[in-house]
Amino acid sequence: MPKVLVSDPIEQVGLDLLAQVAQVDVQTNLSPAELVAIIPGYDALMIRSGTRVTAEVIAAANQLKIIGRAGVGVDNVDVPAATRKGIVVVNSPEGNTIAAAEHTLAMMLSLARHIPDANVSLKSGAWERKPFTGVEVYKKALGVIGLGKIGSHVATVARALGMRILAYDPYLSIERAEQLGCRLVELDVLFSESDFITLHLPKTPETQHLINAAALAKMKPTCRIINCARGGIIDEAALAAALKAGKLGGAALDVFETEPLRESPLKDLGLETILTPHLGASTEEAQANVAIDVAEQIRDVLLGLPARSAVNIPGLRPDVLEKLTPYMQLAETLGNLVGQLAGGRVESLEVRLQGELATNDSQPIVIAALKGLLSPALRERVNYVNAGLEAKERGIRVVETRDSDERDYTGSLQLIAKGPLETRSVTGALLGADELRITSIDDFPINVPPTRYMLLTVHRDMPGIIGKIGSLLGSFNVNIASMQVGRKLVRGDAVMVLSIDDPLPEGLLTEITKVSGIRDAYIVNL
Ligand SMILES: NC(=O)c1ccc[n+]([C@@H]2O[C@H](COP(=O)([O-])OP(=O)(O)OC[C@H]3O[C@@H](n4cnc5c(N)ncnc54)[C@H](O)[C@@H]3O)[C@@H](O)[C@H]2O)c1
Ligand SMILES: O=C(O)CC[C@@H](O)C(=O)O
Repeated sequence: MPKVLVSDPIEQVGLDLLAQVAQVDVQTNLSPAELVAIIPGYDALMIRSGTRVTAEVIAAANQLKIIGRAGVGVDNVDVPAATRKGIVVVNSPEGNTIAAAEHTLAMMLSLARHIPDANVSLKSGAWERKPFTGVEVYKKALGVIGLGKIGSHVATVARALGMRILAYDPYLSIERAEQLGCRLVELDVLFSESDFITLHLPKTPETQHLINAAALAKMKPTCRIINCARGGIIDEAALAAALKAGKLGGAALDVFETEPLRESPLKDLGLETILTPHLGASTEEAQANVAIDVAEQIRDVLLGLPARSAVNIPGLRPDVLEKLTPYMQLAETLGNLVGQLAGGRVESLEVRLQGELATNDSQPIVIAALKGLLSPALRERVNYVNAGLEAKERGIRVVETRDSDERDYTGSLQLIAKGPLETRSVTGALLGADELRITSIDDFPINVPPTRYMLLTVHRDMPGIIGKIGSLLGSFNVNIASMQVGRKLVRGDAVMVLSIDDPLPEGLLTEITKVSGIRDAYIVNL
């Protein structure tokens, strides 16, 4: 019988399901060294957010087939290391949506009516009412940042409470926002017009400290902010300072920059803050949902069947998967690249399959391209199963074209993303069996392998410009691993693609865009 290690507390219903096909060992509170020592004996690992599945754990896991995260976030799993080892990572993207949305609404109403402090006051023997005078949410403006699964449920219920909804989500179509009864606005408008602001977006390098001192200064002094998404989207020090100075009405937080939350100025504040220990998903229903969802996927994979919410490896037959995997990696990488270049709202994606790719089953390639396209917005919530549906719900039209003529490569793939303002395109191919190459950007010919950190510029092809960019990067201590320029016309426009060893330091992009001749510059993280 296969063996499953359960290293975080999981609802019994999920364990019972697994026990039908496997030996289930529950061992919580393992130290990292203990986990590394025992993992070699297991075929599956089931976790919540408490276990860190590091590259070291994965290296020791010599018979592991699947890691199941009972919840959404897989930030505690080294997914690239698992992928390299062929270990499927699955999660439950929807099992706790309602729980997190309801916790948000409870936080909003508690903040408006001071329920936690009033409760403590009464239980300590007092009967005080004046200090707990609250505000109504009826007819107030709620700003929702991130109108995905949780944000849209919060918006729907808040509308029923009589609130006006402003929303900011750069990846969502205006039509979808309108269907939800929300007005899509720019971030600054949301900051300045909202009475309540709630966050429902992923934490990414771009959203880290989205709510900083400058953003807080744009909000009404009575504005109340709720974060049941991820710690780190709010700069906690700036938030505490704004609350202390009376420049903000209140804050209710379920998630923190470091969890568990230890020393924090937020703890010293009074009525204006409500803090809960990452309870968003902690309902009986959500815990049962995620436990069943993930246990079923572990069971299926142990029985040789595909998983339905694989974060990393799609549920295809092994022989088909082996043949298509490099092309799917290419499609996902190009999708991610064109998504980052398009910079947000995409209305249509054209997938052009050329050469031998045009004769293959295109469905997995198209899905992989959509997964890549949506991953800057949705992170681990988009997978091979829901990518098509997520794209449809976001109003992205997918057009597929085929051209079986072989050009420079036996098979190549072009993705063209059209947004309301501009169209961006990228092409790629395989070199040998599985080496990925980007072969054009916006029809400028290049030939570069995709790397983790890249810098792209569109500039005038003129003497001195490459040197200036090189010295600017040098002055910020950025090491260039490779550099290539592609142009269509001598002294016309050109693109420059640089692979760099580390993320681009803050402020450098602005300096680059100031260089004479540079039309545009983009950071791309693949
Ligand atoms: N507190 C908890 O226990 C708990 C439970 C579940 C989920 N979460 C968190 O809640 C958040 C939302 O989850 P979800 O299931 O609704 O995710 P989702 O993927 O359905 O929605 C996220 C939305 O954020 C949008 N987005 C991405 N980048 C953005 C940006 N820079 N600005 C504005 N919007 C942006 C996306 O377009 C998407 O619509 C996530 O951070 C998730 O980790 C917390
Ligand atoms: O309680 C948990 O397991 C974390 C819940 C949530 O943040 C998730 O990522 O699913």
